[in-house]
Amino acid sequence: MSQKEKTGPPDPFGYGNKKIGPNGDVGWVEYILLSTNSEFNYQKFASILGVNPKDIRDAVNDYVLAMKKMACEILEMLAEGLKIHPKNVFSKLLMDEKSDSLFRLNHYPPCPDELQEYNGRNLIGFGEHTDPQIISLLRSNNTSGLQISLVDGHWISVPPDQNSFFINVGDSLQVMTNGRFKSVKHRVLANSVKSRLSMIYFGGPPLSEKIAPLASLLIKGDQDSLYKEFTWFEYKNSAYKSRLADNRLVLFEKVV
Ligand SMILES: C=C1C[C@]23C[C@@]1(O)CC[C@H]2[C@@]12CC[C@H](O)[C@@](C)(C(=O)O1)[C@H]2[C@@H]3C(=O)O
Ligand SMILES: O=C(O)CCC(=O)C(=O)O
Ligand SMILES: [Fe+2]
Repeated sequence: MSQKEKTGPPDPFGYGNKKIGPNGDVGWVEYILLSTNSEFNYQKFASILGVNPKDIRDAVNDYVLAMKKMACEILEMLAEGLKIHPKNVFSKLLMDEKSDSLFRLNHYPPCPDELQEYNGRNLIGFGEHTDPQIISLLRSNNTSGLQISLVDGHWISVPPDQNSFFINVGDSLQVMTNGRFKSVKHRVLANSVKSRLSMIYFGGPPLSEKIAPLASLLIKGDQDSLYKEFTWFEYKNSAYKSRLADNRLVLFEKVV
């Protein structure tokens, strides 16, 4: 067992190899998942963070701070676009010191041709899913693999660009905007030649935050609300009982 694997399995934080989440999902990926919370105990993961864990922690904190700032700017533009006042309705959830946000580093090693052939089709690096939080900001190296699903079920490849960010709406933003913004299904296919590296900031609300469509976006009071109210804690608990590809929002849809 490698030094990295000795620290595992992730709980959900820490180092993970091939196993994604607690319910049997697998992918051609190794990763580190960390909480961005200031109370998060980095010491526990010291052995996977290289020779100087403090340097890594400081670098992650700097990166996360910059991502949070950009995420807040984007969320404020989205609120303005929907004519929501005040425009910080979404961004204040990320600014909250109890914001439940994450940082993830994914490494997709090149996948041997024999394995791709054995599998008969492209091996999955990270299976299809939507992100549960409010917003995700992803940056990768110049290796392809990321795809998004269109409503008709077709998969479209996202051109890799190390100088661009790929922004994903999360399930919680879909609920708060009563479906105006959609959390798009995405996945990663393994690449047979090059390693793909990606890092993602997942901006989430505090655990106690009530998630529901914003009243100002409802035309007929509560009647056209598509979702029941839930706390982020409840949604997260439910997400961790689900498989990656499950539609996690169905349980929270209003039945008409
Ligand atoms: C299979 C799972 C992994 C995941 C938790 C879950 O039970 C369902 C949601 C998954 C996901 C997808 C987006 C993010 O990468 C992630 C960290 C998240 O918040 O939800 C992962 C979870 C994980 O890997 O722990
Ligand atoms: O690694 C990628 O490019 C995407 C990974 C992803 O969607 C996730 O970690 O939630
Ligand atoms: Fe994702």
